[in-house]
Amino acid sequence: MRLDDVQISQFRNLSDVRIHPATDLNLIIGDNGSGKSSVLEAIHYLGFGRSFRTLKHTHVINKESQHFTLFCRATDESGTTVKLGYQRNRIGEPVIKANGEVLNRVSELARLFPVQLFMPNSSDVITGAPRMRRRFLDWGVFHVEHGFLRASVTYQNLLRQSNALLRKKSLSKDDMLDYWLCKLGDAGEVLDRYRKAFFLSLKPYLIANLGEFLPEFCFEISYHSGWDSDNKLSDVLHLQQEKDRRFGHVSSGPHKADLRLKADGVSAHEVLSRGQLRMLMAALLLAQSQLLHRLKSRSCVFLLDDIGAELDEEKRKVFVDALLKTSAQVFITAIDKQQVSFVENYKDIKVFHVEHGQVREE
Ligand SMILES: Nc1ncnc2c1ncn2[C@@H]1O[C@H](COP(=O)(O)OP(=O)(O)OP(=O)(O)O)[C@@H](O)[C@H]1O
Repeated sequence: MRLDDVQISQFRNLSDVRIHPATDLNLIIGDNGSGKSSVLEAIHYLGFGRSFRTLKHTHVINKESQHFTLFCRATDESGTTVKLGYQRNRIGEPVIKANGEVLNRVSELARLFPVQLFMPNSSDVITGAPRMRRRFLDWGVFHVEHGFLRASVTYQNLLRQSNALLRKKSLSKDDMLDYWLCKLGDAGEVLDRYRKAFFLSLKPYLIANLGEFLPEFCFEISYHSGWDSDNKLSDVLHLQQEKDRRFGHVSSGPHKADLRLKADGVSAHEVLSRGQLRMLMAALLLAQSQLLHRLKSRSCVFLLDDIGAELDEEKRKVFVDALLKTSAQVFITAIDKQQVSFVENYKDIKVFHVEHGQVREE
């Protein structure tokens, strides 16, 4: 997907902005607080239906306004024009439209428009809780495996149902806990198969990227299902039933899955510097973009917020070069052009200057 026209209205300090981005590379330059990240945040909304800075939609609506509106005209990989719109009021649900038709779910928007984000705290995925690595992995599985979303929703519903039963003080036969744990086990196996297959496809790209980005380390990357997957999940769930009743929740399954990353035999977050962690994260995100391009002939819109932070010039260039090879459309924010001087060699590039919420193309 490639954005041709982006219109942003009443979003943070951007009251009325319209840009026509370049196909390859877009630089968004401005002082602190000028509104650069808000431009990326608005594009992120069009791909994820949410911000990357707050969970509260009301915070992104311009203080003087009752709603914000985003619109983009894009071209997909087959050359078809796609029009997406997103509007949100201070109360109520958003109105999401694709080519004039109302979409009922954010996932439908996400399916149409793959967006990736790289920002200074992206490496929290590596250092943070397993939930963050699952979210990272699932973004890719969602875009590559169309059955994954349904499998994931089914599993989450069954998990809720099973947890509610496990928390009940006394269970009767009518509660059919065994039945629900069997169903949960089967649904979990389906989800796990999707993730495993995706991870196996992703791994070679990741290893190749790391060989280029961080050649000084030897990496081991593994996927863990969330239970000892040599055994059937439903058998495990039945065996641990008593323990899970004491805890009040199901303690094993795909909701406990994780990606483990080791550098020279030690957990990556214990040995890598902040800059190296960021490069590891760049390698992970790039691998997803490469795989999506390879398997589905799809390209991402890639948002790089404050790329200057902790990545030296050589690493920034290697990363952006590699992204453009996946036909990604890249948006980079920086305080001044010096931070992104490495882009001078690129041909298809546009520079946008942001000042007090106004955007001007150079
Ligand atoms: N709801 C809102 N309404 C109006 N203005 C807002 C709102 N939320 C944030 N702002 C302001 O919008 C501006 C945009 O901030 P943004 O984070 O996009 O700036 P930036 O150019 O990326 O800055 P930095 O380089 O410091 O990250 C800030 O001045 C912020 O105070």
